Amino acid sequence: MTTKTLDRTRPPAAGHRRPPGFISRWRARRAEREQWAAHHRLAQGITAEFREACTALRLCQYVSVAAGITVRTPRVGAVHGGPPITLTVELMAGQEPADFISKENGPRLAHSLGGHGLRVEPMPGRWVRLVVLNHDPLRDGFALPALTVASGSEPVILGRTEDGITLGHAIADASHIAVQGQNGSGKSAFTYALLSQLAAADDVLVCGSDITGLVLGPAWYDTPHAVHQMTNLDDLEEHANFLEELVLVMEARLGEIPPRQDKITPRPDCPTLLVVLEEFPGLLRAADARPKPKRGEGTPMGDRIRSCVLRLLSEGRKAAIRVLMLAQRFEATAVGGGYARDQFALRLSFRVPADSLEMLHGTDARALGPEHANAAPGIAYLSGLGRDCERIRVPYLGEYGEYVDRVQAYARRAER
Ligand SMILES: Nc1ncnc2c1ncn2[C@@H]1O[C@H](COP(=O)(O)OP(=O)(O)OP(=O)(O)O)[C@@H](O)[C@H]1O
Repeated sequence: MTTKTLDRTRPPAAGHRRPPGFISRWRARRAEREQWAAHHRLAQGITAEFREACTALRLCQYVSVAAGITVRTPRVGAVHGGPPITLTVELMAGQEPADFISKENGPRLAHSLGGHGLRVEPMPGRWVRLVVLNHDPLRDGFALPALTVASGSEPVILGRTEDGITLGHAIADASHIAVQGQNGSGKSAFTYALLSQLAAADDVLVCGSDITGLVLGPAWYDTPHAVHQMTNLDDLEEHANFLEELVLVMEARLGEIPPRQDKITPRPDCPTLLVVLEEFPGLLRAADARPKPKRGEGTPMGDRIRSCVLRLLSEGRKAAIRVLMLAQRFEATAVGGGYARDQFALRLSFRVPADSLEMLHGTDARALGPEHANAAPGIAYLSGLGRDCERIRVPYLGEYGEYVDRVQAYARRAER
């Protein structure tokens, strides 16, 4: 009689998998239970930290019960250990999603949960999802691809939001653009990126005044734009004359608006005039420092420049004129007055002191002031485009030489 024995030392034949035995099934179940218990402990810990932080930040309600006063915090639903840690939270009566990030609440809640910042995503009903960000989502830069638009009505890339959305803006849209930032905060690099994308558009003319002679000037040599760019600081009269000519062009265009239309539609023979005013407060200071003409012998140069820019800002939109003004700080007196400042529908602030941020973006920006005062180059606070004010990372083209190369490569040649 032969006895069949099971040889456990021999490996199973190739291609044959033994069904899991009791021990391995038990081990898998135990690992699953331990994993679940670990997750449960983590979720409880996160919930406890969140509730304590809510109490400290007064994102809670005080309820009077028989035993005294008790504190109610927003109910926590699902918790995911991440990364990134996320919690679904039910809003309490009277609470809004923005309450979790208003004032300093966002960073404070996030720090309590071991993160850097907090993002609030609305959910159906009275629930929101809170995402604890491990690091600043704008930390990593993004390079501007070698792209240009064929027309000013196509959007150029302005930047990327914290959610990774790429924001575009067509220069033909009726908005003047204000850009402020301290030295080295990334204003010029942003302008290089913006203008290089527009270099090939035949219905956009990049003109203006640039006392630094870098944004305009050399990069645009031998293109049709160059003759409309004033870069000579020694001849301020040239800047004032040019702005006065622009006002005349604007008046002529306004007089030529076709019947049944309320604005000029840009075309190659009547392009959008993008008037770049680089370091505009510097131009005004230099103009104001010139000797004033005697009474009855003309208008001071500073006043001529101020009044032209004010007119371009307030009347230029219908005449396909867009102003891009750059300044270290948009103080009313430095940029031609509060009325002039109010004309900018699209506003970007690179690193600036907290009071400058509030000056350009209003009180909504106050909470971000201290943090933004130390923002890395290329991180800007943006208002406009029909969106809530938000932080963005603008695209980076590279150093100045790359800007010159791109403009020279894509801009059309001047007719001789
Ligand atoms: N988007 C960006 N991403 C990464 N680095 C950037 C970005 N923008 C600027 N930088 C870096 O910061 C430096 C300073 O930027 P930029 O010259 O544009 O500042 P600025 O605000 O124009 O300063 P200034 O007023 O002195 O001209 C650049 O040389 C570059 O190294």
